[in-house]
Amino acid sequence: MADKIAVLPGDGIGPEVMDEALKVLHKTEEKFSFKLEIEKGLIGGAAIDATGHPLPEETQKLALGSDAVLLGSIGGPKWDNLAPELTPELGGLLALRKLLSLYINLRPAVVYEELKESSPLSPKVLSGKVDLLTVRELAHGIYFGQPKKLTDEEAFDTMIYTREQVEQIAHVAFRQAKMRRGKVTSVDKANVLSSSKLWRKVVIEVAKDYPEVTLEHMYVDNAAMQLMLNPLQFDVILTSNLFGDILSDESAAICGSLGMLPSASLGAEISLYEPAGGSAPDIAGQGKANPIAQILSLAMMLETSFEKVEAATAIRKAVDKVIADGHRTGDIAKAGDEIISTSSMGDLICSFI
Ligand SMILES: NC(=O)C1=CN([C@@H]2O[C@H](COP(=O)(O)OP(=O)(O)OC[C@H]3O[C@@H](n4cnc5c(N)ncnc54)[C@H](O)[C@@H]3O)[C@@H](O)[C@H]2O)C=CC1
Ligand SMILES: CC(C)CC(=O)C(=O)O
Ligand SMILES: [Mg+2]
Repeated sequence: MADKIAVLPGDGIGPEVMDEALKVLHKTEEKFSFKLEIEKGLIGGAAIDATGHPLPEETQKLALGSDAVLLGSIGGPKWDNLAPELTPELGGLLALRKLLSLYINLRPAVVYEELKESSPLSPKVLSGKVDLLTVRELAHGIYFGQPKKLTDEEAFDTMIYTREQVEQIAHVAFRQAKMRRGKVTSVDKANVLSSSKLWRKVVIEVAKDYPEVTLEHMYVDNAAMQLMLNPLQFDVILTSNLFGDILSDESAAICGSLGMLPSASLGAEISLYEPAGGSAPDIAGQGKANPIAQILSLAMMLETSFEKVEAATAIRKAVDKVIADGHRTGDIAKAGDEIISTSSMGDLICSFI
Protein backbone atom coordinates (compact mmCIF):
# COMPACT_ATOMS: atom_id res chain seq x y z
CA MET A 1 0.00 0.00 0.00
CA ALA A 2 1.31 3.47 -0.89
CA ASP A 3 2.34 5.80 1.91
CA LYS A 4 -0.35 8.37 2.46
CA ILE A 5 -0.14 12.07 3.23
CA ALA A 6 -2.85 14.39 4.44
CA VAL A 7 -2.61 17.72 2.65
CA LEU A 8 -4.18 20.60 4.57
CA PRO A 9 -3.75 23.85 2.59
CA GLY A 10 -5.63 26.05 5.10
CA ASP A 11 -6.13 29.78 4.60
CA GLY A 12 -4.63 32.86 2.98
CA ILE A 13 -1.45 32.01 1.09
CA GLY A 14 -1.69 28.39 2.34
CA PRO A 15 -3.48 27.03 -0.75
CA GLU A 16 -1.25 29.07 -3.11
CA VAL A 17 2.04 27.80 -1.70
CA MET A 18 0.63 24.29 -1.27
CA ASP A 19 -0.15 24.11 -5.02
CA GLU A 20 3.53 24.75 -5.71
CA ALA A 21 4.69 22.18 -3.16
CA LEU A 22 2.41 19.58 -4.76
CA LYS A 23 3.79 20.41 -8.21
CA VAL A 24 7.28 19.85 -6.81
CA LEU A 25 6.17 16.63 -5.12
CA HIS A 26 4.78 15.28 -8.42
CA LYS A 27 7.96 16.20 -10.27
CA THR A 28 10.02 14.51 -7.58
CA GLU A 29 7.83 11.38 -7.67
CA GLU A 30 8.35 11.13 -11.44
CA LYS A 31 12.08 11.61 -11.16
CA PHE A 32 12.64 9.19 -8.28
CA SER A 33 9.94 6.65 -9.12
CA PHE A 34 7.78 6.69 -6.05
CA LYS A 35 4.18 7.67 -5.39
CA LEU A 36 2.51 9.02 -2.27
CA GLU A 37 -1.24 8.80 -1.88
CA ILE A 38 -2.56 12.31 -1.31
CA GLU A 39 -5.82 13.21 0.40
CA LYS A 40 -6.77 16.81 0.94
CA GLY A 41 -8.62 18.08 4.03
CA LEU A 42 -9.94 21.23 5.59
CA ILE A 43 -8.45 23.11 8.53
CA GLY A 44 -8.66 26.61 9.96
CA GLY A 45 -10.90 29.29 8.51
CA ALA A 46 -11.64 27.25 5.40
CA ALA A 47 -12.94 24.46 7.64
CA ILE A 48 -14.98 26.88 9.75
CA ASP A 49 -16.64 28.26 6.62
CA ALA A 50 -17.44 24.79 5.30
CA THR A 51 -18.30 22.91 8.50
CA GLY A 52 -18.47 25.35 11.42
CA HIS A 53 -15.37 23.86 13.10
CA PRO A 54 -11.64 24.66 12.58
CA LEU A 55 -10.62 20.99 12.91
CA PRO A 56 -13.55 18.89 11.71
CA GLU A 57 -13.75 15.26 12.72
CA GLU A 58 -13.10 14.24 9.11
CA THR A 59 -9.77 16.11 9.16
CA GLN A 60 -8.84 14.53 12.48
CA LYS A 61 -9.53 11.07 11.02
CA LEU A 62 -7.62 11.93 7.87
CA ALA A 63 -4.56 13.11 9.83
CA LEU A 64 -4.63 10.09 12.16
CA GLY A 65 -4.97 7.74 9.18
CA SER A 66 -2.02 9.24 7.27
CA ASP A 67 1.72 8.67 7.48
CA ALA A 68 2.43 12.40 7.54
CA VAL A 69 0.64 15.72 7.27
CA LEU A 70 1.66 18.58 4.98
CA LEU A 71 0.07 21.81 6.18
CA GLY A 72 -0.11 25.26 4.59
CA SER A 73 -1.13 27.88 7.11
CA ILE A 74 -4.26 28.93 8.94
CA GLY A 75 -6.03 32.04 10.16
CA GLY A 76 -6.95 35.51 9.06
CA PRO A 77 -8.92 38.56 10.20
CA LYS A 78 -12.24 37.00 9.15
CA TRP A 79 -12.01 34.46 11.98
CA ASP A 80 -10.28 36.54 14.68
CA ASN A 81 -13.29 37.26 16.88
CA LEU A 82 -14.63 33.77 17.46
CA ALA A 83 -14.56 32.04 20.83
CA PRO A 84 -10.89 31.08 21.42
CA GLU A 85 -11.44 27.32 21.12
CA LEU A 86 -13.17 27.84 17.77
CA THR A 87 -10.45 29.97 16.16
CA PRO A 88 -8.23 28.58 13.37
CA GLU A 89 -5.24 28.98 15.72
CA LEU A 90 -6.39 27.34 18.97
CA GLY A 91 -9.19 25.13 17.68
CA GLY A 92 -7.45 24.27 14.41
CA LEU A 93 -3.65 24.17 14.36
CA LEU A 94 -2.92 23.86 18.08
CA ALA A 95 -5.62 21.21 18.43
CA LEU A 96 -4.06 19.27 15.54
CA ARG A 97 -0.58 19.50 17.09
CA LYS A 98 -2.06 18.21 20.34
CA LEU A 99 -3.99 15.43 18.58
CA LEU A 100 -0.77 14.17 16.99
CA SER A 101 1.30 14.73 20.18
CA LEU A 102 3.74 16.91 18.28
CA TYR A 103 6.13 18.16 20.95
CA ILE A 104 9.14 18.89 18.73
CA ASN A 105 9.30 21.76 16.27
CA LEU A 106 12.47 22.02 14.18
CA ARG A 107 12.98 25.32 12.35
CA PRO A 108 16.23 25.43 10.42
CA ALA A 109 17.38 28.90 9.37
CA VAL A 110 20.08 29.18 6.73
CA VAL A 111 21.15 32.44 5.12
CA TYR A 112 21.85 31.86 1.45
CA GLU A 113 25.01 33.60 0.27
CA GLU A 114 23.06 35.17 -2.61
CA LEU A 115 20.33 36.44 -0.27
CA LYS A 116 22.58 38.24 2.18
CA GLU A 117 21.43 41.51 0.64
CA SER A 118 17.81 40.63 1.48
CA SER A 119 18.71 40.21 5.14
CA PRO A 120 18.28 43.26 7.36
CA LEU A 121 21.65 42.43 8.90
CA SER A 122 24.81 44.12 7.70
CA PRO A 123 27.47 42.27 5.66
CA LYS A 124 29.78 42.63 8.69
CA VAL A 125 27.33 40.70 10.90
CA LEU A 126 26.84 38.13 8.12
CA SER A 127 30.55 37.59 7.57
CA GLY A 128 30.15 33.78 7.82
CA LYS A 129 27.41 31.26 7.06
CA VAL A 130 24.41 31.56 9.35
CA ASP A 131 23.05 28.04 9.83
CA LEU A 132 21.05 27.64 13.01
CA LEU A 133 18.31 25.33 14.17
CA THR A 134 15.58 26.33 16.58
CA VAL A 135 14.34 23.34 18.56
CA ARG A 136 11.06 24.60 19.94
CA GLU A 137 8.95 22.72 22.47
CA LEU A 138 5.59 22.54 20.72
CA ALA A 139 2.99 20.73 22.81
CA HIS A 140 3.09 22.44 26.20
CA GLY A 141 3.99 25.72 27.86
CA ILE A 142 1.84 28.82 27.82
CA TYR A 143 -0.04 27.93 24.60
CA PHE A 144 -1.59 24.91 26.27
CA GLY A 145 -1.35 25.47 30.06
CA GLN A 146 -4.56 25.44 32.10
CA PRO A 147 -6.22 27.40 33.53
CA LYS A 148 -6.79 30.08 30.93
CA LYS A 149 -9.36 32.80 31.32
CA LEU A 150 -10.72 35.52 29.09
CA THR A 151 -13.35 37.99 30.19
CA ASP A 152 -13.69 41.70 29.54
CA GLU A 153 -12.26 42.40 32.99
CA GLU A 154 -9.55 39.81 33.42
CA ALA A 155 -7.52 37.45 31.29
CA PHE A 156 -4.67 35.06 31.95
CA ASP A 157 -2.72 32.13 30.56
CA THR A 158 -0.63 29.62 32.44
CA MET A 159 2.93 28.63 31.59
CA ILE A 160 3.58 25.13 32.87
CA TYR A 161 6.49 22.81 32.17
CA THR A 162 7.09 19.50 33.89
CA ARG A 163 10.50 17.87 34.29
CA GLU A 164 9.51 15.16 31.80
CA GLN A 165 8.44 17.64 29.11
CA VAL A 166 11.70 19.59 29.39
CA GLU A 167 13.76 16.39 29.39
CA GLN A 168 12.05 15.18 26.21
CA ILE A 169 12.75 18.30 24.19
CA ALA A 170 16.23 18.83 25.65
CA HIS A 171 17.31 15.36 24.49
CA VAL A 172 16.12 16.27 20.97
CA ALA A 173 18.20 19.44 20.96
CA PHE A 174 21.35 17.70 22.22
CA ARG A 175 20.98 14.90 19.66
CA GLN A 176 20.59 17.50 16.90
CA ALA A 177 23.66 19.39 18.16
CA LYS A 178 25.71 16.17 18.07
CA MET A 179 24.90 15.87 14.35
CA ARG A 180 25.69 19.56 13.78
CA ARG A 181 28.34 21.79 15.32
CA GLY A 182 28.02 20.57 18.89
CA LYS A 183 26.52 23.59 20.63
CA VAL A 184 23.18 24.12 22.38
CA THR A 185 22.03 27.54 23.51
CA SER A 186 19.11 27.08 25.88
CA VAL A 187 16.94 30.18 25.90
CA ASP A 188 14.74 30.93 28.91
CA LYS A 189 13.73 33.65 31.33
CA ALA A 190 15.07 31.94 34.44
CA ASN A 191 15.77 35.26 36.14
CA VAL A 192 11.98 35.75 36.43
CA LEU A 193 9.84 32.73 35.55
CA SER A 194 9.50 29.61 37.71
CA SER A 195 8.87 27.48 34.63
CA SER A 196 12.18 28.75 33.23
CA LYS A 197 14.03 28.00 36.48
CA LEU A 198 12.92 24.36 36.18
CA TRP A 199 13.71 24.43 32.44
CA ARG A 200 17.30 25.51 33.10
CA LYS A 201 17.86 23.01 35.94
CA VAL A 202 16.60 20.09 33.82
CA VAL A 203 18.56 21.14 30.72
CA ILE A 204 21.76 21.20 32.82
CA GLU A 205 21.00 17.67 34.02
CA VAL A 206 20.25 16.37 30.50
CA ALA A 207 23.50 17.95 29.23
CA LYS A 208 25.46 15.46 31.37
CA ASP A 209 24.48 12.73 28.89
CA TYR A 210 26.13 14.69 26.07
CA PRO A 211 29.65 15.62 27.20
CA GLU A 212 30.65 16.35 23.60
CA VAL A 213 28.05 19.11 23.31
CA THR A 214 28.68 22.58 24.71
CA LEU A 215 25.73 24.04 26.58
CA GLU A 216 25.17 27.71 27.21
CA HIS A 217 22.18 29.55 28.65
CA MET A 218 20.77 32.84 27.49
CA TYR A 219 17.85 34.92 28.69
CA VAL A 220 15.30 35.41 25.96
CA ASP A 221 15.60 39.20 25.84
CA ASN A 222 19.34 38.93 25.26
CA ALA A 223 18.83 36.07 22.78
CA ALA A 224 16.53 38.28 20.69
CA MET A 225 19.29 40.88 20.59
CA GLN A 226 22.16 38.40 20.03
CA LEU A 227 20.35 36.98 17.00
CA MET A 228 20.55 40.43 15.43
CA LEU A 229 24.08 41.24 16.61
CA ASN A 230 25.81 37.91 16.05
CA PRO A 231 23.69 35.07 14.62
CA LEU A 232 26.88 33.16 13.77
CA GLN A 233 27.33 32.25 17.44
CA PHE A 234 24.26 29.95 17.33
CA ASP A 235 24.10 26.30 16.33
CA VAL A 236 21.04 24.82 18.11
CA ILE A 237 18.66 27.08 20.01
CA LEU A 238 16.62 25.05 22.50
CA THR A 239 13.60 26.85 23.81
CA SER A 240 9.99 26.79 24.93
CA ASN A 241 6.85 27.05 22.83
CA LEU A 242 6.32 30.82 23.14
CA PHE A 243 9.96 31.88 22.96
CA GLY A 244 10.59 29.54 20.02
CA ASP A 245 7.63 30.95 18.15
CA ILE A 246 9.02 34.45 18.49
CA LEU A 247 12.71 33.73 17.97
CA SER A 248 12.11 31.55 14.91
CA ASP A 249 10.31 34.43 13.17
CA GLU A 250 13.35 36.52 13.99
CA SER A 251 15.62 33.85 12.51
CA ALA A 252 13.44 33.95 9.37
CA ALA A 253 13.95 37.69 9.11
CA ILE A 254 17.70 37.12 9.22
CA CYS A 255 17.28 34.79 6.23
CA GLY A 256 15.44 37.53 4.34
CA SER A 257 11.83 36.40 4.72
CA LEU A 258 9.42 34.14 6.57
CA GLY A 259 8.84 32.67 3.13
CA MET A 260 12.23 30.93 3.41
CA LEU A 261 11.67 29.13 6.73
CA PRO A 262 10.35 25.54 6.70
CA SER A 263 9.54 23.50 9.76
CA ALA A 264 8.95 19.97 10.92
CA SER A 265 6.66 19.22 13.84
CA LEU A 266 7.46 15.78 15.17
CA GLY A 267 6.03 13.58 17.86
CA ALA A 268 5.11 10.04 18.55
CA GLU A 269 4.27 8.71 15.09
CA ILE A 270 2.65 11.00 12.55
CA SER A 271 4.65 14.13 11.82
CA LEU A 272 3.47 17.40 10.39
CA TYR A 273 5.40 19.69 8.08
CA GLU A 274 4.53 23.36 7.81
CA PRO A 275 6.11 26.66 6.87
CA ALA A 276 7.08 28.67 9.95
CA GLY A 277 5.00 31.64 8.82
CA GLY A 278 1.29 32.29 8.78
CA SER A 279 -1.41 32.89 6.22
CA ALA A 280 -0.05 36.33 5.24
CA PRO A 281 -3.42 38.04 4.60
CA ASP A 282 -1.58 41.13 3.36
CA ILE A 283 -0.40 39.32 0.22
CA ALA A 284 -2.90 36.43 -0.06
CA GLY A 285 -4.56 35.84 -3.42
CA GLN A 286 -2.09 38.01 -5.33
CA GLY A 287 0.49 35.46 -6.46
CA LYS A 288 3.10 37.21 -4.32
CA ALA A 289 3.81 34.55 -1.69
CA ASN A 290 7.16 32.84 -1.63
CA PRO A 291 6.51 29.07 -1.85
CA ILE A 292 10.04 28.07 -0.80
CA ALA A 293 9.19 27.56 2.91
CA GLN A 294 6.39 25.19 1.89
CA ILE A 295 8.60 23.41 -0.64
CA LEU A 296 11.44 23.00 1.88
CA SER A 297 8.88 21.70 4.40
CA LEU A 298 7.97 19.09 1.78
CA ALA A 299 11.68 18.18 1.53
CA MET A 300 11.81 17.77 5.33
CA MET A 301 8.75 15.49 5.09
CA LEU A 302 10.22 13.29 2.35
CA GLU A 303 13.46 12.91 4.27
CA THR A 304 12.12 12.49 7.80
CA SER A 305 8.85 10.61 7.35
CA PHE A 306 9.60 8.62 4.18
CA GLU A 307 13.41 8.30 4.10
CA LYS A 308 13.47 9.76 0.57
CA VAL A 309 16.81 11.40 1.15
CA GLU A 310 17.75 11.66 -2.53
CA ALA A 311 14.43 13.29 -3.38
CA ALA A 312 14.76 15.76 -0.51
CA THR A 313 18.30 16.60 -1.57
CA ALA A 314 17.15 17.17 -5.15
CA ILE A 315 14.49 19.61 -3.94
CA ARG A 316 16.99 21.50 -1.79
CA LYS A 317 19.45 21.65 -4.69
CA ALA A 318 16.72 22.98 -6.99
CA VAL A 319 15.96 25.71 -4.43
CA ASP A 320 19.68 26.52 -4.20
CA LYS A 321 19.76 26.81 -7.99
CA VAL A 322 16.78 29.20 -8.31
CA ILE A 323 18.30 31.40 -5.65
CA ALA A 324 21.77 31.25 -7.21
CA ASP A 325 20.28 32.08 -10.62
CA GLY A 326 18.68 35.21 -9.17
CA HIS A 327 14.99 34.30 -9.31
CA ARG A 328 13.12 36.27 -6.67
CA THR A 329 9.62 36.58 -5.28
CA GLY A 330 8.94 40.06 -3.88
CA ASP A 331 9.84 39.24 -0.28
CA ILE A 332 13.45 38.34 -1.16
CA ALA A 333 13.97 40.80 -4.03
CA LYS A 334 16.21 43.79 -3.79
CA ALA A 335 15.78 47.03 -5.73
CA GLY A 336 15.99 46.40 -9.47
CA ASP A 337 15.35 42.64 -9.29
CA GLU A 338 12.69 41.20 -11.56
CA ILE A 339 9.93 39.88 -9.30
CA ILE A 340 8.37 36.55 -10.18
CA SER A 341 5.07 35.06 -9.03
CA THR A 342 4.41 32.22 -6.61
CA SER A 343 3.63 29.82 -9.45
CA SER A 344 6.64 30.87 -11.55
CA MET A 345 8.87 30.14 -8.56
CA GLY A 346 7.25 26.70 -8.22
CA ASP A 347 7.68 26.02 -11.96
CA LEU A 348 11.34 27.03 -11.87
CA ILE A 349 12.06 24.79 -8.89
CA CYS A 350 10.35 21.91 -10.73
CA SER A 351 12.45 22.60 -13.80
CA PHE A 352 15.66 22.16 -11.78
CA ILE A 353 14.67 18.80 -10.29
N1 LIG B 1 1.37 28.14 11.22
C1 LIG B 1 0.37 28.96 10.94
O1 LIG B 1 -0.55 28.59 10.24
C2 LIG B 1 0.44 30.35 11.44
C3 LIG B 1 -0.68 31.12 11.33
N2 LIG B 1 -0.62 32.43 11.68
C4 LIG B 1 -1.82 33.21 11.43
O2 LIG B 1 -1.66 33.90 10.18
C5 LIG B 1 -2.41 35.12 10.21
C6 LIG B 1 -1.52 36.28 9.82
O3 LIG B 1 -0.54 36.46 10.84
P1 LIG B 1 0.68 37.49 10.74
O4 LIG B 1 1.01 37.89 12.11
O5 LIG B 1 0.40 38.51 9.71
O6 LIG B 1 1.91 36.56 10.31
P2 LIG B 1 2.31 35.96 8.91
O7 LIG B 1 3.40 35.00 9.17
O8 LIG B 1 1.14 35.45 8.18
O9 LIG B 1 2.90 37.20 8.07
C7 LIG B 1 3.92 38.05 8.59
C8 LIG B 1 4.60 38.78 7.43
O10 LIG B 1 5.40 37.84 6.71
C9 LIG B 1 5.01 37.81 5.36
N3 LIG B 1 5.07 36.43 4.87
C10 LIG B 1 4.72 35.31 5.54
N4 LIG B 1 4.87 34.23 4.78
C11 LIG B 1 5.30 34.67 3.58
C12 LIG B 1 5.62 34.03 2.36
N5 LIG B 1 5.53 32.70 2.21
N6 LIG B 1 6.04 34.80 1.33
C13 LIG B 1 6.17 36.13 1.46
N7 LIG B 1 5.88 36.79 2.59
C14 LIG B 1 5.44 36.07 3.64
C15 LIG B 1 3.58 38.33 5.32
O11 LIG B 1 3.25 38.86 4.06
C16 LIG B 1 3.61 39.36 6.44
O12 LIG B 1 4.08 40.59 5.96
C17 LIG B 1 -2.97 35.23 11.61
O13 LIG B 1 -4.30 34.79 11.59
C18 LIG B 1 -2.11 34.30 12.44
O14 LIG B 1 -2.74 33.80 13.59
C19 LIG B 1 0.53 33.02 12.11
C20 LIG B 1 1.66 32.27 12.23
C21 LIG B 1 1.70 30.87 11.95
C1 LIG C 1 -1.10 29.83 15.24
C2 LIG C 1 0.23 30.03 15.91
C3 LIG C 1 0.27 29.54 17.28
C4 LIG C 1 1.24 29.32 15.09
C5 LIG C 1 2.55 30.01 15.06
O1 LIG C 1 2.71 31.21 15.10
C6 LIG C 1 3.70 29.15 14.86
O2 LIG C 1 3.64 27.95 15.08
O3 LIG C 1 4.74 29.70 14.50
MG1 LIG D 1 4.75 31.78 14.70
